[in-house]
Amino acid sequence: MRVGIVCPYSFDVPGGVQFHVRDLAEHFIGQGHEVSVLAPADSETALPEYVVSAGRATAVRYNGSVARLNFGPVSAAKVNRWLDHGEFDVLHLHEPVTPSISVLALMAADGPIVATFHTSMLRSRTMQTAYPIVRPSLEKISGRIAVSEDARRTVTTHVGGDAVVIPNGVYVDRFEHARRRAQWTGTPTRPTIAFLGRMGEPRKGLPVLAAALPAVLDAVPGLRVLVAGPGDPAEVTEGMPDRVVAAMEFLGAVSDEDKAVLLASADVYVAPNTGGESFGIILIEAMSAGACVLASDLSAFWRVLDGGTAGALFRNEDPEDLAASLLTLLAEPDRRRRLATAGQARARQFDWSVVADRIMAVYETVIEGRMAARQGARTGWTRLLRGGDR
Ligand SMILES: Nc1nc2c(ncn2[C@@H]2O[C@H](COP(=O)(O)OP(=O)(O)O[C@H]3O[C@H](CO)[C@@H](O)[C@H](O)[C@@H]3O)[C@@H](O)[C@H]2O)c(=O)[nH]1
Repeated sequence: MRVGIVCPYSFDVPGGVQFHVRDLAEHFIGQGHEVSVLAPADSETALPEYVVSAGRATAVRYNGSVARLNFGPVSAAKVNRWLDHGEFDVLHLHEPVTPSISVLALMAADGPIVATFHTSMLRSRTMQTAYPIVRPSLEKISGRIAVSEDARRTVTTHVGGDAVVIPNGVYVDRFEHARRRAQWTGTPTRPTIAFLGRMGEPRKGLPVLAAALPAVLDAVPGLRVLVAGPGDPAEVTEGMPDRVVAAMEFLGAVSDEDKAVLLASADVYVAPNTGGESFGIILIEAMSAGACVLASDLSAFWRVLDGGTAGALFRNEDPEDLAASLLTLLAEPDRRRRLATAGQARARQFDWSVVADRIMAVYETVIEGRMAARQGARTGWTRLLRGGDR
């Protein structure tokens, strides 16, 4: 099958949608399909050979985050060229209502179209401006996927119609096989906790973790807080107490291999995110690596952690509750192990081998539906030209 996938966010920075698109493309290529991905990227960014750059992206504030998108006539021309050249059997757009190359592709494309909604909130100003332009084209989408119930609710409430829920995928084995590294492994007096993500974005919750740390450090002065991900440590630590900053070790953006090792090594993986998460791909990664997860009780996270059986939860944006939950986990290695084992078992459901088959089934349904509609139209015309079937 010839598959065209459009990713609206730039491949210059790590992000859930980008990784979802990359992994899905590689899974289908591994199965023998022909896949081309169109995504924004800087000219210096090294891209896999199946990715076509849609040009440099502009940073836009969106969904409590900074999205790197591109839009406009130059991008539209690139999208059109890619579509003409690709002759895809199916076009898979991600975030089709975010003003981006996904919208441009939706407006220009003709043929079977599948769209995946990753967002759990659409009420942004950027979104509201774009929505009236996009709305007429939304009817062209014949297969709608939402990555979670939260993302699906966004579709039913703000976009109209429904979507089938197919979660984000993870290559579970890659994380499961990661071995601990002494440098990041905790000891009884110097336990390690890990945070990973775009730390400069408040919704990723580093300030909530920082606010919880004084109470945790009172009880566990040797605690090491390993902070990985893109962002400027000087900026994010501004105004934090010295001893909190001293407990933090900034690793910067890490490779995929180091990410898996870090998650496997830390005593607890903390996800203090405050909102805007549709799923929480990072939780599945941590669970796959065998980490004990402690996450805020956002509904998306609650679902991924199966209501707290596959990882612990604390009250969102409540540093006191975070500190108390973390201290309990640090004091109870058996509980940590139980949660980690349950988490690793649960993560299997989100392996690409399961998730990609479900996405392929949507592609097939959409392609068959299109062929049936064409056939129906042809039969209708034939009957009409023959003067009906009487
Ligand atoms: N290798 C590496 N990966 C990183 C780094 N920083 C972040 N990532 C990866 O980037 C991905 C997602 O990051 P998040 O910050 O958790 O999510 P997001 O980009 O806001 O993604 C949104 O869409 C996802 C996909 O549907 C959702 O899962 C997520 O909840 C959110 O709505 C995860 O795979 C995470 O491991 C890094 O320094 N290095």
